Amino acid sequence: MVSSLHLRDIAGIGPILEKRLITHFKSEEKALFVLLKGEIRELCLVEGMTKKAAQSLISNVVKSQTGICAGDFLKTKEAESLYLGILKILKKYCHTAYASDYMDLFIPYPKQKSNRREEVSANIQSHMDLIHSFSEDEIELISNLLSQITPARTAAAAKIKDKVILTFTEKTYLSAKEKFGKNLAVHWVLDPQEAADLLSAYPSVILFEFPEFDIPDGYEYFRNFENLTLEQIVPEIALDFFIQNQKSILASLKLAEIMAAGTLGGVYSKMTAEAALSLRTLVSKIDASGNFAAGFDPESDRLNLILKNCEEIFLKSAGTLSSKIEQSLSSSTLTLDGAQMMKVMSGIDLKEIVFEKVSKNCRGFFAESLAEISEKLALKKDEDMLLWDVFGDEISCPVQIQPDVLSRFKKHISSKITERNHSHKKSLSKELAGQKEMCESLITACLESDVWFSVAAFALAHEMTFPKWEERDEKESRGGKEGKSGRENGSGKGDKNLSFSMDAGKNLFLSQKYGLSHVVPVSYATNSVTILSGVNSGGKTSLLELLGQCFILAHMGFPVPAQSFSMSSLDEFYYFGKSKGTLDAGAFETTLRNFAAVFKTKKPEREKAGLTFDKYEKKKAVFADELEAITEPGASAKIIAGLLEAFCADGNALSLFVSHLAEPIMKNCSIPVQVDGIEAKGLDENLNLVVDRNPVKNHIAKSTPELIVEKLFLSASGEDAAFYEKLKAKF
Ligand SMILES: Nc1ncnc2c1ncn2[C@@H]1O[C@H](COP(=O)(O)OP(=O)(O)OP(=O)(O)O)[C@@H](O)[C@H]1O
Repeated sequence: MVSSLHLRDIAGIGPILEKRLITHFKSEEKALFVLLKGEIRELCLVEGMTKKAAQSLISNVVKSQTGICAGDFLKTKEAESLYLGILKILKKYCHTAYASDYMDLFIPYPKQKSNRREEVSANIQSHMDLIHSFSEDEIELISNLLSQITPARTAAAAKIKDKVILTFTEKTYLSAKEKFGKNLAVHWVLDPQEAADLLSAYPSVILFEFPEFDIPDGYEYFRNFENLTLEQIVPEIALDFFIQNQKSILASLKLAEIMAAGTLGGVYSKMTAEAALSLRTLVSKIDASGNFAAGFDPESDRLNLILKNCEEIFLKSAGTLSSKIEQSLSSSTLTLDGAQMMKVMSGIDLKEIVFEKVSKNCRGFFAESLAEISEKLALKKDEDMLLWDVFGDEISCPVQIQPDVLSRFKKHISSKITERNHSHKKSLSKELAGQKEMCESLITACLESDVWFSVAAFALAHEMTFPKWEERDEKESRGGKEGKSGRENGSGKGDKNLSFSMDAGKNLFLSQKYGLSHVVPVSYATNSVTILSGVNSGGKTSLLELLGQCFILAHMGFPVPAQSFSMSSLDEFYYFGKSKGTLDAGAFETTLRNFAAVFKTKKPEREKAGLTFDKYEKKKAVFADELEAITEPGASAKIIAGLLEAFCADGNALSLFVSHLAEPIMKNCSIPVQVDGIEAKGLDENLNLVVDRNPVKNHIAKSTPELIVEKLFLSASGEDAAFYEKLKAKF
């Protein structure tokens, strides 16, 4: 936490928002923590906060911390959308919403902040190494565990239903009610009977003073309740945190077990695998209500099973019992002796005689059934005893279950469960006391490691490598500029111009769309003002995009999607995408204004120093894709030629222009311009263009429309073929 930072120091936070943030997050420190961690989702929960507003706040926080924002490097809308496109792919590798939000905090850093890039690179590298040290199965397990983790929450303590506070004077009642009334029932007890009733109604009773009368045992007594906290009188409340965050805690403890021997350091290394395992076993014992989770306490499992199954088992037994009695009766005959006949004659009910006759048999059946029930439910003696009259004390057929016996039995079992859970909660909360902070920091550490783990996974999935930086000698460069342009100095090796060199790069967007193995690797290098010419669909735009991706990622401190990549460190990146057709006068004017902005950097310092080019001049890369579409071809070539001359004169710009107008541009240019080309080699057996995606140096590649005409000619017949043949002859 940056202690000197306050909410009101952040652009965009006025007194109203400051109050809202503090109210929502309960403290300024927590609000700042969320802002600094870039937790957009958390911020969006603040009253009146939209996603856009949250994003802009976070970007202001980054700016206040680092002095820069993404826009300082990404100078055009298209440069920004390249960056956003990269983030979109990157976020697919995140396991947690936390990491996904955090990705927005990775921004390209200009040259003067290169130390920040180094920190980022070091973290990514260590996580790439870490991933390498695990097997595929382990990586899958780690990914799975990370996806189960969400930031730790501590909701306000809920109302506790199984405890009551008894007070015996008005004064104590009023202060206890004020202090604990929100969470516990508080009673002012006046007589022994009321106290006895409450003791039997609640599994747990707390006394805040001794009554003047005797009360039965089974309570807790606190003398100095004025200084008590809720946690002291209801220790099981401490379980709330573990219940609310159980999934995240269990997953992070499992991760700690896996990582304990690893290289992550921090909170992981503070915990041994054994400690993580034993804490995990403790936390696993709780269910969503804080009771014993199934499988952890055989006695609780037995009692819960009784409660769940008893009704069904009793009903089945009653049915079997009825059949047995019926069967026994149907095979019996009743013979009355003289005395019995006399009884009937004197008015005694025949039923009594029948009962007398069959009762011996039936009692045997009843006993058998009760024994069976007891065995099936694994009942204990005290539970057994409650059931002796569950089928009634008189024999009837069909046999009926006595509802009051059944409910007495169930109540007995339920109170045993409650009692057991109560003592479980108490002992568990004692065992877990003091572990809350450890769990909180473990969860945070896991979320943070997901940030780096995800970036590393993204880098490995795209076979990315860290770039090498080519730092040019400022003095030499300046000397060259004030005299001749970089090209005039002589391009190629030894040239001190800004430059890049890429070996086997693969455009991330194409890899994402078609799969890494379907993208043809491209190698390219240049160190001057360059035009990239080439065949239609040859991959010029894709290459420009790929280089843009590499420039942005490299300045973020990330590896780039190439086998090897080196470049000069830059301050600004301008990317002008392909326009969708001839622009109207207004749009044309805006485009030219955008280009003019490229040259405006640090003009005041330049003028003040009386220098044409000073060392504070920003280093920039300027990419433009088929700028010719901005106006008619003749004028476009002149404008592009003018721009290239200006870039060449600037000396601090690495510019690459994709264009089909290489020849007319060269004609209009007063300086020699480097032209490279992506060439089509011909048509394959399926009449598809065969293209070498690697630009050929110093080569004007044709757009090769003749190959398209040839393709049409070869695939047509009759009149159509004759028509295409005539067109073909024009080339
Ligand atoms: N390196 C590559 N590997 C595989 N496919 C590629 C590669 N580069 C380009 N392509 C494929 O070729 C298509 C056309 O590429 P792109 O738009 O970059 O060509 P272009 O030279 O800019 O074309 P145009 O001059 O017509 O604008 C892409 O959509 C992609 O499907």
